[in-house]
Amino acid sequence: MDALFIERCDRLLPGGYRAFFPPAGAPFRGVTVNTLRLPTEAFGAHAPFRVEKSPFCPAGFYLLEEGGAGLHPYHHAGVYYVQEPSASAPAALLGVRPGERVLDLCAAPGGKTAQLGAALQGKGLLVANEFVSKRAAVLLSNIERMGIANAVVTNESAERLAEAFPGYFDRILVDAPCSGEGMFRKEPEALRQHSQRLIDSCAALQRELLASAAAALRPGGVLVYSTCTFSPEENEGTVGAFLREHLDFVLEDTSAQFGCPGHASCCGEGLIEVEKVRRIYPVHGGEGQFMARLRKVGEGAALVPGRGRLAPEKLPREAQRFLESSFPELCGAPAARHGARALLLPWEPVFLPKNLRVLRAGVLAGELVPGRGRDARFEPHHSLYMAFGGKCANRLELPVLDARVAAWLRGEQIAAPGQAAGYAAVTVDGFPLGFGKAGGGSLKNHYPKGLRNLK
Ligand SMILES: C[S@@+](CC[C@H](N)C(=O)[O-])C[C@H]1O[C@@H](n2cnc3c(N)ncnc32)[C@H](O)[C@@H]1O
Repeated sequence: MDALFIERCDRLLPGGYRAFFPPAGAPFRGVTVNTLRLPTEAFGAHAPFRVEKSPFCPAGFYLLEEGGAGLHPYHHAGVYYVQEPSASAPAALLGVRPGERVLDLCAAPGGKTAQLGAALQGKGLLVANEFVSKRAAVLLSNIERMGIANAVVTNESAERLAEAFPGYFDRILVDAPCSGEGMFRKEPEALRQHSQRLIDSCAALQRELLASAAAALRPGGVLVYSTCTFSPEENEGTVGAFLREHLDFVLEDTSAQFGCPGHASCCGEGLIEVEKVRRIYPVHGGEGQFMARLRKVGEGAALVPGRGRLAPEKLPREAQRFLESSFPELCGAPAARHGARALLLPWEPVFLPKNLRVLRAGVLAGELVPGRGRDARFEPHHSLYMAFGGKCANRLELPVLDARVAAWLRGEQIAAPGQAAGYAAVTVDGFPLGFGKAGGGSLKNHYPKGLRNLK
């Protein structure tokens, strides 16, 4: 273990490093249930592996068995997200309610985004942003897997987002890039990269991110700041510096029943009410998390950007015909065209001002592809079935123990005797697993190559 880290823990923690980092035991592992798919209690009763409730969020569980959770068909179906248990706490602390406008500023790979999307229950808007392009693609893939239909995925800097959406959001999560001391027990790389310089540069970046988030929040709105590190500079220090520079914000009590309060007098700027923030150490049952809840004072409706509203459009005839026959419930949904692509937009108006880098707005329903002769045809997309597969008129419903489920996830064509010809949703125990094309008693596999189970 890093000497700088242990020396600091010995100085700050009652009982020293060993008291908060018990030597025995593997790192904690967990899953967080996607309540867009099923209620938490139903998962607890029928989980396909041994789990136990975690104290950190209502949908969080400890995984009590090694391996397998990331390959199980329920994982493919977005029933849960594999998430370190304490990492589930900050999104729950944000207190999102259906219908709100929510920003997840540092969102990839998307564990907390999945929680925020579930909390919205399809109502309102979730802007999930990731600064690093490659990670933004992973974020998008996870949002599709979890079936979140009311998300806009952006690949932007915090500053440009704040310029585009001043005073727009009801709630913002800043799960900031950090020195990752909470990853030490499971990722040796985090330990190798650790240094005081890294801590200082992260702290400087966190202050910038928080300042942008503050500008994007409406008066009365709530902001949760979190890290998975223990260094006071990046936690109490960052929050203290923020409060000093943003007199229109107050620190709210997390009222958490887990973990411990923050550390007092631990760095120059730590003059905050430390009992209001929360830390989780391994002794509390998680790998490590810090969180603080801040409110922008005043009351006011969210500001609506002056420009950039994505106006709903009529879809091409071929797309409309497809929706009418396969997804009749979706026919009245707001939609838009993007080149040959057809998107189903969130019901909440979407504003995309100032040339933002947008990976996705809503659900990609599919695209028009040139057919033989002059007719184009409509090809649906995986994301449509992951968001709305349960509403599809033509479904192949498989129980999880059916051998065709594993074959399907390997990318094989599977038997589908009696299935109506044409595009069909595939479900496992009622949860969506993409789609295929039925004909002649079998189903041609359209499960995306990059997502297949090849092990
Ligand atoms: C702690 S991780 C987020 C984890 C995510 N919230 C989750 O629960 O899956 C922090 C994220 O911030 C991103 N990031 C890195 N530099 C950034 C910057 N300058 N501005 C905003 N985000 C940045 C990282 O790429 C990383 O994905």
